[in-house]
Amino acid sequence: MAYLAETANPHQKAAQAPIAVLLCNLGTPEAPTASALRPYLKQFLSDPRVVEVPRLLWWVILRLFILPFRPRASAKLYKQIWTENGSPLLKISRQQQSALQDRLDAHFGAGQYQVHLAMNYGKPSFSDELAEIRKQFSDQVIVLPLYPQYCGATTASAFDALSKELRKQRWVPSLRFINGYHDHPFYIAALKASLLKDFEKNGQPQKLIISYHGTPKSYLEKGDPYYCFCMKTSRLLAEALGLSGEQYESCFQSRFGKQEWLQPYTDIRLEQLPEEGTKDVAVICPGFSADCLETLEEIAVENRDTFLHAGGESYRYIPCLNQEAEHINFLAALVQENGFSERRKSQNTMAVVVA
Ligand SMILES: C=CC1=C(C)c2cc3[nH]c(cc4nc(cc5[nH]c(cc1n2)c(C)c5CCC(=O)O)C(CCC(=O)O)=C4C)c(C)c3C=C
Ligand SMILES: [Fe+2]
Ligand SMILES: [Fe+2]
Repeated sequence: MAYLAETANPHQKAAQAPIAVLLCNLGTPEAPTASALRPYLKQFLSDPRVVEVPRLLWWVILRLFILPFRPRASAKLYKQIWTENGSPLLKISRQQQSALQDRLDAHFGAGQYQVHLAMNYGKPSFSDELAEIRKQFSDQVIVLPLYPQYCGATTASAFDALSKELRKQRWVPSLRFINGYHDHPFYIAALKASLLKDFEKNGQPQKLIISYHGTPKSYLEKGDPYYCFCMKTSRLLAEALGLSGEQYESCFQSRFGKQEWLQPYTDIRLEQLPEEGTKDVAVICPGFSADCLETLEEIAVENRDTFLHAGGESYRYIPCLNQEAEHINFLAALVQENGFSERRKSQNTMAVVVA
């Protein structure tokens, strides 16, 4: 294998280079059309971390039963949430990148950190972003997948995409890989602040529904900690808000395929709740750091219809933390906690202030 060539004496330039912060998220299609959805879904659903079905069998299923149909159906959904600036997931991720850059510059001085963004599927790719990091001679990289609850299908996929690129490099940088933050006190505090803001404006709902993206149940049975991390986030959030067991429940959305996924299913619960006497709910999705198709369409539109048709009276969706100040402050604190500051010449030990 021919490793990527380095420019002359990169180590001399590295001493002055910024620490790279690489934010990672899932990725999104380039347009809300079937022709843009096809390569996106093909790349996404071919990832063995996402779909753990024997490769040959899955190759046939994907090509015969999924790729001929799903792109058109998904494109219809994406059309409903698409903005002038493209996909919400990419737009919000860019806003997070720039807000975090501002926050780190304000606290540590310009040039100390450079925030990058890479997506697992589609663009900006890990390949392009790692090329940019090399161009800036950063030999210290903090990788921050924006998935609060570790999951093999997401966090480990980001790790795979990163290592696939790094193994081409002659000079591999120092790395910190943040594999999750489901119980970080500042993350819980940011979620609490967002909920309290909503409760102050709209009143406390009869029940808070805490909905996470699902995975096949078999991943839990094979030892993936995602389910337990989701439950812990919910418990800590409920404790922080002083909610009793009857005032909240956790559930799992976005099923795909025929096998059993993590339960209870969000859509089924929303259909049952009015019959059980719960007619007023607020829904929050703390497993998503940025709003996307799964929150803006599935939760805010589809599941609202389900609940109201089943006899529910009041349904509101509370947006993700997105580029909220509390969220960005928390991410800055996470970067600092996992940082390389002890090796920097211009040490700045000032703590990032988290509201
Ligand atoms: C096929 C299996 C899937 C698993 C397992 C899975 C896990 C998983 N996904 C997210 C976050 C997101 N998923 C998004 C979209 C999406 N997810 C799947 C399938 C699986 N996800 C598909 C096929 C799609 C595409 C849309 C569709 O056709 O339904 C998104 C939104 C992307 C966007 O562009 O807005 C996110 C984010 C997590 C956190 C997770 C496991 C924990
Ligand atoms: Fe997904
Ligand atoms: Fe969905």
